[in-house]
Amino acid sequence: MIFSKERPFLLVGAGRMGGAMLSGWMAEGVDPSAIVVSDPSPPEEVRAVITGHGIRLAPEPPAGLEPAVVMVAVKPQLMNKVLPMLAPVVKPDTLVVSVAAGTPVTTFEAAFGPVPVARAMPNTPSMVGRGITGVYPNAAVTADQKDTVGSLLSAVGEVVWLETEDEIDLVTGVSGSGPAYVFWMAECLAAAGETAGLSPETAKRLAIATVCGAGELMHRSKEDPSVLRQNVTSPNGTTAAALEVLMAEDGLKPLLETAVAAAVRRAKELRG
Ligand SMILES: NC(=O)C1=CN([C@@H]2O[C@H](COP(=O)(O)OP(=O)(O)OC[C@H]3O[C@@H](n4cnc5c(N)ncnc54)[C@H](OP(=O)(O)O)[C@@H]3O)[C@@H](O)[C@H]2O)C=CC1
Ligand SMILES: O=C(O)[C@@H]1CCC=N1
Repeated sequence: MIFSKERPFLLVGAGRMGGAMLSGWMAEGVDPSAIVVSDPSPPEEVRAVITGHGIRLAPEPPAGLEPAVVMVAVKPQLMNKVLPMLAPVVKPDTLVVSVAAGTPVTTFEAAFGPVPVARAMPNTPSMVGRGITGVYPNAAVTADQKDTVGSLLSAVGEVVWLETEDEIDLVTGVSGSGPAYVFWMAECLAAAGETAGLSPETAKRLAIATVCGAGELMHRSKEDPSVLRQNVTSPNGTTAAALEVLMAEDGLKPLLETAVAAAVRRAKELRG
């Protein structure tokens, strides 16, 4: 890792995403004394992680800090306010990592000069070591800095290096926002179970266990998802009856394509 107590890792914004990654790093044994968090009001559960590990917390980037890495994890709409506050602590060799949707590399270069910038798009399963992050580095990112970003992100899940910055918007639409689609699927499955006549508690329990179990099976199995699907589907059985609805021309596939396209469109709008 290129950061240390003397040249720390500064996390700016410890909300849902920053907090999820911080929890994941603490669980993976990253040195808390090499981390500084800048956030005026982190959520209670993240504050507990910060204080529990003795991580330095400040409402603003502390003056005089010379971070080796700055990770920006605030809402894209706050960049205009946050980047000028960060400018004094970003040194020419500070690696700037942004997890913000939309905000392009050029925005960081305009605020900080020709510094190394890596745009990353993680997701909240990072909190439990099962995230996936797409990363695009600009030309100024060194091999050592790339190694550090790779190690940090792979401590909380998988890492995919991207060839072009435009791909970040696509990653956002698929895996950055994707956990929400799966949670909604679990909510809908529970609601459908309830409509079918189960109690709300039983329907919810079945739906959550099914989504988790199917995810875990997909994670551990070497088979393609399509094979796992076929393994559930008896000819002319119950699954086939349901899949006829979900796999219809106007079924889940076009719906998800429309949903992902909407997320990608929004990511492009957030470029500002
Ligand atoms: N949530 C997700 O699943 C993912 C989010 N992202 C990206 O991560 C970024 C953060 O999103 P998310 O974590 O959901 O948002 P949150 O609002 O949960 O977190 C942002 C945090 O930044 C804090 N904050 C506000 N102003 C400042 C400031 N001046 N300096 C430091 N911190 C500040 C917020 O405090 P307060 O709440 O008081 O405003 C909050 O704690 C976004 O850019 C988003 O695009 C990327 C991938 C996935
Ligand atoms: O909803 C958002 O804008 C962020 C980016 C990806 C997930 N959450």
